[in-house]
Amino acid sequence: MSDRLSDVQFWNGLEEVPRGLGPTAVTIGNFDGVHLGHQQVLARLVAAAHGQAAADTGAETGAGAETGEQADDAAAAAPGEVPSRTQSPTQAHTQPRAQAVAITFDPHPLQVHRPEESPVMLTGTAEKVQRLTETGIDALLVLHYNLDLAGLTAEEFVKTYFVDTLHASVVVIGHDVRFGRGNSGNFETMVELGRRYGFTVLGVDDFALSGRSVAETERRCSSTWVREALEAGDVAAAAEVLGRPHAVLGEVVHGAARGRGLGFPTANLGGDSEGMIPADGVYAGWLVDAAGARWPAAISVGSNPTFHGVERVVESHVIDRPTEEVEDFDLYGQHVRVEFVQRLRGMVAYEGVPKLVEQMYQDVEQTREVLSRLPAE
Ligand SMILES: Cc1cc2nc3c(=O)[nH]c(=O)nc-3n(C[C@H](O)[C@H](O)[C@H](O)COP(=O)(O)O)c2cc1C
Ligand SMILES: Nc1ncnc2c1ncn2[C@@H]1O[C@H](COP(=O)(O)OP(=O)(O)O)[C@@H](O)[C@H]1O
Repeated sequence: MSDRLSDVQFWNGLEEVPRGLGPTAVTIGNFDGVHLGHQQVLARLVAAAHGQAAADTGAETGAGAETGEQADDAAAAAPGEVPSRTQSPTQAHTQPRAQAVAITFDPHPLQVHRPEESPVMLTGTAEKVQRLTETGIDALLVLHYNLDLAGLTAEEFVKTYFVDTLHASVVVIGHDVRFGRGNSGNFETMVELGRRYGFTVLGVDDFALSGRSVAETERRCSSTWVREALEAGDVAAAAEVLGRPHAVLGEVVHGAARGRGLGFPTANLGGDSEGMIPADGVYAGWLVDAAGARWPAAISVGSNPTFHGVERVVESHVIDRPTEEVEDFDLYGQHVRVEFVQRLRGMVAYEGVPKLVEQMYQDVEQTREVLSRLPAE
């Protein structure tokens, strides 16, 4: 877990929210992937809560001036009003500081309502929690999503969670928000409930990769976009929308012990790994070991068709390590993170091992090149 996590309060269910909480700014979402669009919303939440321009929050989203304006407005607007965009930003600084609280669901509502239609989650819950806590929020409330929760009317939901428990003074949401039984609540419902219960609603526009509101020619940052990119193996596009390389996390398990014989030992992830697995193919990326060391890696995703394998495996060959002795670099049993930077090629069923090995040398060379072109961290 990140250093930030220690500063962020983590509430697993309503029961864990401390009684007598001061005012809060609240946002709600599934936040699958915690992509740049999510990060912008969370930056606005933090800015609204702390009464300052988003650009000053220290959040890592690079939020622009427009974000700051809207967020200032939210902090300055009277309860129950949708804030205008013309108020003086200085007004915001006179407002008391509220706590920035993000609410998210676990599991994803679709997994409860229509599991057969539910998409593969981009990240596991632990990764989502970690990413959310890195955005500058003060607290994260994870709600266990079940049919009881789904059965609350829009008003019951808002009153129970936002008003009675979190004492929300500001609610930050997208214009396409849906909440309450049968998705009956929408943005206007929230504004109306804000009037009734005394909180300001700050509507945030969809964001594009530019970090600005979506223009006609642009696509909004979305979990669907990341999912499509990964399905196509375009991990570079996924990384752009996520604002970081996409990762699959898991335990290193034993494979066929063939890799060492080829001169390319590979750390194989077990079948219960977390994070969406990109399309079959070969990728340049990183393996982060249990101690947090980042190793450059040539990554293979597929069923080893050259050897007529059937099981789909994510396996990473750490480059620039002496490969003769597997024991010199023992990753078995470690929980590692495999990060995908760029696709190199598709998976090929080679006729004969020498051809595969020749290609693997080229993959490693290309991986080295790709990673060396990345800006230094
Ligand atoms: C960079 C790289 C590229 C690979 N490309 C292919 C490929 O094109 N076709 C294939 O069948 N296997 C490919 N593999 C997977 C190897 O077949 C696999 O790593 C090897 O059989 C060892 O399996 P093991 O870890 O179970 O011992 C690739 C592996 C790496 C590291
Ligand atoms: N450069 C390396 N990259 C990846 N794993 C390595 C490397 N060097 C040694 N290892 C170790 O070797 C193991 C993989 O060896 P391999 O022969 O491919 O066996 P398996 O089929 O069990 O994956 C890894 O799990 C790790 O413990």
